[in-house]
Amino acid sequence: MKKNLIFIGMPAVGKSTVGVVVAKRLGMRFIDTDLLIQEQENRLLREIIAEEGEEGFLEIENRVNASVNVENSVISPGGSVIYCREAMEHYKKIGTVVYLQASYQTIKRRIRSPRKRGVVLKEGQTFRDLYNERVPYFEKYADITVCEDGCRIEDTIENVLNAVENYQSS
Ligand SMILES: Nc1ncnc2c1ncn2[C@@H]1O[C@H](COP(=O)(O)OP(=O)(O)O)[C@@H](O)[C@H]1O
Ligand SMILES: O=C(O)C1=C[C@@H](OP(=O)(O)O)[C@@H](O)[C@H](O)C1
Ligand SMILES: [Mg+2]
Repeated sequence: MKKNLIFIGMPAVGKSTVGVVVAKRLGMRFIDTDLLIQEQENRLLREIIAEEGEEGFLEIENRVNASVNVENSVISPGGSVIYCREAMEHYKKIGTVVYLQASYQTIKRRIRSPRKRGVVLKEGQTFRDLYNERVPYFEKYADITVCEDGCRIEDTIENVLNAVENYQSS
């Protein structure tokens, strides 16, 4: 039985799009926990954030991610999951955490308007502040880091597959 793989990283780094292809290549299941949150709450993510605020959203995100009980699965949570302590401790127990890393410039180019995309930003916080705040969390939780600057999505997928194979055989 293969251990789960859990993707972490900034929004738009590719956790969902890379995750599903990696799952297919490795014969694993794929779970995007943003979709689980929407199903369980019967609301869209942006509605939850608007109605519950940043703290309320993180509580829901923590609860849903901490109760994912699966094997042989690739799991792609939302970018803010790294603030959810219980969820991250759970993920460290049930799988290998892969940090998809990209520079601020790469991410900013992909996300023109972070607020419209539903990124969890505090009052007055810039996207640059958010990037700097999150990097230490990503680094703390990562078992594997894959850098995607200058890569096409196909390269990122190959780099992830190679990094996972090396990690698991070491
Ligand atoms: N090298 C790359 N690696 C991953 N995604 C890329 C890359 N280049 C462009 N993209 C695009 O970036 C977007 C990532 O979106 P998504 O998978 O929803 O990210 P996340 O789930 O991390 O928020 C997709 O539209 C994808 O096609
Ligand atoms: O990083 C964030 O603050 C968020 C990222 C989103 O997921 P993706 O990372 O898959 O875009 C989603 O969970 C929510 O809108 C908040
Ligand atoms: Mg996603």
